[in-house]
Amino acid sequence: MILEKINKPNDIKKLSPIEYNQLADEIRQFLIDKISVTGGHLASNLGVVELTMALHIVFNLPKDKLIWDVGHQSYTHKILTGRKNQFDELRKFGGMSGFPKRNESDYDAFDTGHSSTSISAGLGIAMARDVQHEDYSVVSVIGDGALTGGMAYEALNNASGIKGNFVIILNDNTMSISKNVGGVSNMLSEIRSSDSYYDLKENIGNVLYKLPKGDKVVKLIQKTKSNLKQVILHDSMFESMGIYYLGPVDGHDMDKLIKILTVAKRINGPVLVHVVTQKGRGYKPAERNPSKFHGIGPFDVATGMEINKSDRPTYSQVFSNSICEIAKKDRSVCAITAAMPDGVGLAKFSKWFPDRFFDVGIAEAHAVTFAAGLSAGGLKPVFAVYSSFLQRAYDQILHDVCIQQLHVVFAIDRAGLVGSDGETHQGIFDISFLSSIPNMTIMAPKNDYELKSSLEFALEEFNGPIAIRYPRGEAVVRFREFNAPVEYGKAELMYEESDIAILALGSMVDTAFNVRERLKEQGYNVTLVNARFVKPIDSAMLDKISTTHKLIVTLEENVSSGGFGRAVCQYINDKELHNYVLDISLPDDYIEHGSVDILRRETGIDEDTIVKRITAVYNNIGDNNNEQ
Ligand SMILES: Cc1ncc(C[n+]2csc(CCOP(=O)(O)OP(=O)(O)O)c2C)c(N)n1
Ligand SMILES: CC(=O)[C@@H](O)[C@H](O)COP(=O)(O)O
Ligand SMILES: [Mg+2]
Repeated sequence: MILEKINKPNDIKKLSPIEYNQLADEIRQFLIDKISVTGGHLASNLGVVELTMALHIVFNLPKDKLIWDVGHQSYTHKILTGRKNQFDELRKFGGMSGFPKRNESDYDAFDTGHSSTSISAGLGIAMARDVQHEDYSVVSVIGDGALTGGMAYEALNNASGIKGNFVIILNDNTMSISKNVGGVSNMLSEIRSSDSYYDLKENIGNVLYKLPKGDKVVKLIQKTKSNLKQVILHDSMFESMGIYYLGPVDGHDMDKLIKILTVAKRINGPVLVHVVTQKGRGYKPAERNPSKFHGIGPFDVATGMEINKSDRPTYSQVFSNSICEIAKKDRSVCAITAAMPDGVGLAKFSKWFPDRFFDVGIAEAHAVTFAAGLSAGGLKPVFAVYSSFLQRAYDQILHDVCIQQLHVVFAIDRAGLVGSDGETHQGIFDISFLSSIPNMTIMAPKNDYELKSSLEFALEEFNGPIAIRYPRGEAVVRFREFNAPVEYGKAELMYEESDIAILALGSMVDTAFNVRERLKEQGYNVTLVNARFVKPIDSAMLDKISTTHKLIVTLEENVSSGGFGRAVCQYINDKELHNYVLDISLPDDYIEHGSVDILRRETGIDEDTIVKRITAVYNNIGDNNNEQ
């Protein structure tokens, strides 16, 4: 086993080239074995095994800096940097992250998780190096999917001016999570299929590889480029921007990769190396279905079937069915995704209504303004997006949608704790950032039925910007008996008693129901309200319960700062009411990876902690009252 020789960073440099292919095979087997147990991002990692090995051989880490875009493909990098033994704890609470983390290793030059940041970050590091007259290489690895994100172009525009070495590796596997789409994807496939271009570049690569660092390399590239222009009809966009373009190169051929990266390292200025890889490489089920194996739970290696996968409907599926039903009746309803048709539940819509479906690439900011345009043009757009990725589009929501009060529906999936993706992906800020925007309405349904009725309300009865947030995973299916029709800004009173009133939001209604049962067993009188709307807050309901309850408890899966609880506190305070408000929400912090159950316990929004906190506060109020 050659992998046994890989224990410390840079051990790979001690191997002989004839060992490289076997090491790649062993790394692939290792990844398949480990991820089949823990779950994780398999297909992207299988695709970059040779590329990662070649980067570690050619560059001098950690002096040279390597930045992984999104970072979901950094597992081989983790293996090669002394973290092989941490894979059993991959993405578990307290275990190794699925993304690069500066606090996990000196070899992780920059934290990532969200897409299209690597060129900006790498350029910043390279500029800092030049300003401080230091000497090292900076390499940003970006996928063809991530290259659909706007930030990548802002960074390329900026990068054309850099004087020192800055290497951008474009890992082109023709896939985002789903098939990559759009003009950039078309441009890349045109370059890939240009055979004469490929052959010439390859020969030139062999010549360049033998030259020392410096001007000669650059001059030869320039001469080459003008020769090439006679062979092909167009220049690549990168060359036109002043970024040296090398490739395309076969990303599974170690010899070619090492040569081309060695050339890239010698160039002063920005250079883009176009590497063609196969997503899922080396594991047939993942090669056949890279989307399924992009991010996967535990699976059976022999069949590729997921293990213990529940067949109960998720909120994404409930959304999927609901929007299709509504769109059947209303031809003005259209749907947008930023490169996640499967994740957000729009795959069915895309097949049923291809003319009204838009995959805009990984471009959340654009998606929002595009939705505003669709609305201004007379359609009813629904932008289905993960909560954490919507963070990208704050100004577009405010400036392009809300000021004009355009009818845009935000279907916010993965709202709340998402689990194993960790800090970058927890959907725990959307209430805070959306609440601060005038004209925005925010809803959070308690179960599958209410998600459907909220979407119907948003599309059929409402007119203006409106967000509906719901969590990752299985939909709550109980509480069907509580089905008060959706009315703008109105909460739903589920149980009316006195003393303690729990106002629960969305995913927390389920928890609140159980908490109430336990409090009742202990003899407390507890009202339960499904808040349903975060904004506007149901002031009439608050006025009513404030007269009959000493303690008002708010429950939400969002950070406290700017959250629903704070809005209730503010209301009670502003009206000079005299109730105690206990705001149970997430701390003002980033929450690491781990199962949602563990994270709920760690952050104090699990049933046990909530019951304890409510009884402690309520009993304390009683004491105070007795003393008065
Ligand atoms: C801002 C943002 N939007 C969406 C995602 C979800 N996402 C993660 S990886 C990915 C596809 C990336 O494709 P590519 O860069 O080509 O990498 P590959 O998986 O093909 O290796 C998407 C859409 C994200 N991480 N960040
Ligand atoms: C890396 C990334 O951003 C996505 O692949 C994300 O991990 C998907 O999350 P879900 O598993 O919730 O769809
Ligand atoms: Mg890709």
